[in-house]
Amino acid sequence: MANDLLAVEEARARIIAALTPTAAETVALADGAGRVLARGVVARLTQPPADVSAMDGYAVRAADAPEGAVLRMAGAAPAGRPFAGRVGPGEAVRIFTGGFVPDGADAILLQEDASPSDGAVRVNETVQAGRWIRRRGLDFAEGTQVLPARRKLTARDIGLAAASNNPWLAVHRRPRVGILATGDEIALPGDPIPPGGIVSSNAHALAALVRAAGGEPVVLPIAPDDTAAIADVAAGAHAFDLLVTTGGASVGDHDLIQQALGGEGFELGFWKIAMRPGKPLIWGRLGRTPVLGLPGNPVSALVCGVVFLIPAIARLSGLEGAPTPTRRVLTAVPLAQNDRRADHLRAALSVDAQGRMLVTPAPVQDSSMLATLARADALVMRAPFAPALPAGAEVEAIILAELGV
Ligand SMILES: Nc1nc2c(c(=O)[nH]1)N[C@H]1C(S)=C(S)[C@@H](COP(=O)(O)OP(=O)(O)OC[C@H]3O[C@@H](n4cnc5c(N)ncnc54)[C@H](O)[C@@H]3O)O[C@H]1N2
Ligand code: MOO
Repeated sequence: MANDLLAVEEARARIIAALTPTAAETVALADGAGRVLARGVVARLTQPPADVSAMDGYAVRAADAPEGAVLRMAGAAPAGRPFAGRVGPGEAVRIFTGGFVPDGADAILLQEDASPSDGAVRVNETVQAGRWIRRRGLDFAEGTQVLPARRKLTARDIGLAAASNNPWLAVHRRPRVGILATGDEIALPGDPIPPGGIVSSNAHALAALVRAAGGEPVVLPIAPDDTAAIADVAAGAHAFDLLVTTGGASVGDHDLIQQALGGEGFELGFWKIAMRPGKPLIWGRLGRTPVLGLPGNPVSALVCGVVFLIPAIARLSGLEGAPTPTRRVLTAVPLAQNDRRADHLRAALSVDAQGRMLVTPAPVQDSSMLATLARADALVMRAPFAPALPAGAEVEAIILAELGV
């Protein structure tokens, strides 16, 4: 069957292709977690800087240390205070974990395998050459790249950058995302609600999603359904790496986003996609600022946020902007045949007796129902025209908690 609406994957690919990562900025190491490297991190030292002991014990010459040998104590090499001399034949030097192995020694006699006595130490277990020595450069060598550009920094990466003596990191600036909610009928939570009005939830929810994805949200004043007012707010769009609008995306007389931005020189990329919820999605450009126009229905706005805005922020942050990851799970209930729009069913996750993950879509999937979305653990993906499936069949699902939304 024909599908005249743009496919979800094609829409995502077009959005990603139109975005370029933000410029680099320098941040202190402590602020680097979760940021994306704009330049690789190069080790500023060799680690370990010398051969070091991996254990507390005695630095010895293995040839002199068969079981039963008694070695003369020539000194000590605690971590941070290397032994200045040389371990001669028949000698041992007290050493602790991390201490530099003194010249002449080629192995460590483990403390547990030794009996120290007045100025000497007895070997209770034959020592193998090279045993318990961490070689210079075992971890990394000065001048080598330890972390590549375009890597999203984990706590482990921060540890490595610190260990390689890098106090500063070059990362992409957090993308600044302007969020513009429109509508005559909407009021901010806590404000008086006009007759026939509703409380705006989209800007708050999207701001939280932007932050979870690593962006910096800027919530703009709500614009009434009036082209001049929308144009006014949008005129400041050049301050953003991405402008996200919500509401006014569809075909109603008051669905004014395209009309209002048109006066400001908006260039449409595409409008309307084969997706439920989220059909009236708008993509385009206002001057140099990319614009993502999300539908007003709260669930549609957030599901489009998951499918398009998270990858867009990833791309702006310096990553690839790959599709939202999915997992293969089993449907706990039969699923009906799908129509021409890729569906994203709000569903609960559970685990069966065999440890398999099951999804149970909510019985009512209306795109106004935020409580259902908030309760859901997953979005079950149904491709356009997907056939009916029996309970127990495999399906793909986006796991919301894994995205931090
Ligand atoms: N004749 C047609 N009507 C509609 C179509 C269509 O194809 N033909 N598409 C429907 C679909 S699908 C969607 S999704 C909505 C999207 O409409 P808009 O983006 O134009 O959104 P609005 O009309 O402004 O609002 C829709 C709905 O969402 C509520 N809303 C709006 N802003 C907020 C906000 N900030 N916070 C919470 N809720 C908000 C608004 O009150 C409306 O109830 O259009 C269908 N119609
Ligand atoms: O796509 Mo609308 O988002 O079905 O409600």
